[in-house]
Amino acid sequence: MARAILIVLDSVGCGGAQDAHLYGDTGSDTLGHIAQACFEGRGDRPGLRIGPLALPNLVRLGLAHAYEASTGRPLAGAVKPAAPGGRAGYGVEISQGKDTPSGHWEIAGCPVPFKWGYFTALENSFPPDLVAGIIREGALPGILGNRHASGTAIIDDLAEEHIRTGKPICYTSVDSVLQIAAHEEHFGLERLYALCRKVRVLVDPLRIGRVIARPFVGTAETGFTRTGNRKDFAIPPPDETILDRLPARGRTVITVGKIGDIFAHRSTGDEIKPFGNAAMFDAALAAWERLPDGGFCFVNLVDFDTEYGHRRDVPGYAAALEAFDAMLPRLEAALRPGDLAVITADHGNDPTWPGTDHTREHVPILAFGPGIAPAPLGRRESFADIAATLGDWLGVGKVGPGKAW
Ligand SMILES: O=P(O)(O)O[C@H]1O[C@H](CO)[C@@H](O)[C@H]1O
Ligand SMILES: [Mn+2]
Ligand SMILES: [Mn+2]
Repeated sequence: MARAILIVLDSVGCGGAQDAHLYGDTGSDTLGHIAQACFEGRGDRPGLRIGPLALPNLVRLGLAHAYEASTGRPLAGAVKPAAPGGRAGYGVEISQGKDTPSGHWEIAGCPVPFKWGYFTALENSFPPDLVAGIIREGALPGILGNRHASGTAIIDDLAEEHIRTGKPICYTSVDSVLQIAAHEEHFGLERLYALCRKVRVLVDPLRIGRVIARPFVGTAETGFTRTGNRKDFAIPPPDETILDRLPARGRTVITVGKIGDIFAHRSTGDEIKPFGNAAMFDAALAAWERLPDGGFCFVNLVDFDTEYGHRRDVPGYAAALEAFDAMLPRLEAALRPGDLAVITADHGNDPTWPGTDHTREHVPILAFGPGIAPAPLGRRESFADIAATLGDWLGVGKVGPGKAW
């Protein structure tokens, strides 16, 4: 019986979104701008990587075809084969958001039918009654931050004051998020999670997608670093997803990385959450080996976004793409007849773009497996085409509003 694995390369958009102007993102192009920068020698970091972006396996499967279909331009430095090795195209997002839940829910067959709430003010971002509620519910001496910020920069600014005062660092971004950073030892990890659970309830009426715990460790002397104990407290998708359909039909689901958090742990099966792209890829392959017939493995690789996109780190992002590309043959070797692998992304996060936020873009879609005839996938009018295809492939019926290819 058929099996399927879906890997989301978090934030690896491929430009071209026609509604990018609604997000201030006209011309943003995560993959294209990284490739261009590398081609021009701006992606070099001695000791890490050097030269044009080298993604031989992704390009063999059709990444350069997908990119060209999305933007009308060649992918800088890529030697595009005459035909893609798999099915290759790009997806257009119909949800109104460029955040992780919107992208993943739509991929899973549930485009977001409502408008998220946002904290739009750059300073004093949270309404006074919400601030009062956070302080009351957490029995806190106050909060720090209360503004739009990059998570690493605001920790550098405020960690010492946080330790001194016991006030957690609360911040937001262009996404529908309220993030709370606190020191794992001085504030306490469980205490941070408990606070986030209470704040989750407070922001429900505001339609805020996620409250995110951002624990960190360190001292002023050593510097402060975020740990792998990040936890997202999300609202659940408002309708059925491919994840819901499968267990209802007796199928096994394994999710790797932050998929569990993104779907509020609904129908997310056996959740595996190691830290770092390489460890997550290894865990996904191990899960794949034991996944029974008819099963589904859903993977998110978050480093592209968190470590490099938001940090506007072109060489780091390029190196992460090259590392993923080098791991890919291990997945291809593990596919057997009847298996389908899909690689895609949830939004953009162009590391050459102003600011530190996501960018509204198309996403590449690559589908391959033994016996899957290579062909263009063209333009998919919604990411939901992926869920529709997976439902068909796994024999559980069509899921969501997308069109199967
Ligand atoms: O700068 P950091 O803390 O990584 O925050 C980023 O992470 C959030 C959730 O993905 C995004 O909304 C963005 O603000
Ligand atoms: Mn994301
Ligand atoms: Mn992000």
